[in-house]
Amino acid sequence: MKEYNLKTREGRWRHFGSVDPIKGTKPTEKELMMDLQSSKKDFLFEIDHVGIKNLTYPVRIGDFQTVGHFSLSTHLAKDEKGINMSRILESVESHYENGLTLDFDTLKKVLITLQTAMKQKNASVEVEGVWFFDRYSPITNLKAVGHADTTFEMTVADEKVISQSLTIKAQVTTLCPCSKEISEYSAHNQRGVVTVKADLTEELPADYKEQMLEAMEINASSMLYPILKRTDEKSVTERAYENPRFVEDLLRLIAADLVELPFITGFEIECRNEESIHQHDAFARLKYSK
Ligand SMILES: Nc1nc2c(ncn2[C@@H]2O[C@H](COP(=O)(O)OP(=O)(O)OP(=O)(O)O)[C@@H](O)[C@H]2O)c(=O)[nH]1
Repeated sequence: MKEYNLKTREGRWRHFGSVDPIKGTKPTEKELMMDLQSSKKDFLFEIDHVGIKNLTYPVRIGDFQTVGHFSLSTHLAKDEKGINMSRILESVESHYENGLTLDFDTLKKVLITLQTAMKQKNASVEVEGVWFFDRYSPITNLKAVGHADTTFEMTVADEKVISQSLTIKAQVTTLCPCSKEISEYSAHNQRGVVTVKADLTEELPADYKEQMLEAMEINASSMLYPILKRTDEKSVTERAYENPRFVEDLLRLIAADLVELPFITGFEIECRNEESIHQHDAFARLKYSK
């Protein structure tokens, strides 16, 4: 067995089985390489969406740096074998400045770059990211960081926005009206998870996210806060008792507020209560088009 110098990296690699590359016959220069994905013939079907998923990239939402999980795709014509996938990352990178600003203006720019680079009739993106924001306790006004999950979705065709939507998932407190009604004292309450997917107009007010989140939280029995001192805790406890909500009540009250927001053209809401007196959850869902 051949002995290698284990004091060098090369020697250690050889010792562990590394061998020299073979002298291949296929070209190593790009111009001479076969571009299989660009070959043209009848490939039977056009494809609605082809692209990449699970791309993790730094993004900024408001004042906070966060992580974006991207899915990006384009249409593919019937006579083309494949897309040039590397151009997806090139399109994202061309709009990257110390992070991507996660808003619809930036996503539109990325998608126009992508659609042009791919020469396809449309391009789409879906990005999930945690939205952090300042949250002040209700009485003592102490600041801490709260968060909600967001998903931004957009499709462009010929440099025009075809659709854009925002999904926000936030947590609230609900206090059971039935429990309050029938019990001599107290009422059970639970953490509610509210998810709203809103189809949006292209023109948006600067605080569209905040207006959506307010509709989701303010209609609950109480909002959630990172810091609560005793005076705050008394306030949120009493507010919940004064505003009991079934999961159906919460759903309908949020819907009524969303109907009033002029930049929302339609929405889906789901409210799910993690029941504190059961092992199961209660939920309600509705879809509404204006
Ligand atoms: N179309 C396609 N490409 C894939 C897939 N999986 C991996 N890829 C790879 O994506 C890589 C980059 O492809 P391209 O963007 O076409 O690279 P390129 O042709 O050098 O780039 P351009 O000069 O922009 O045309 C290739 O190595 C593909 O094999 C797939 O399922 N479909």
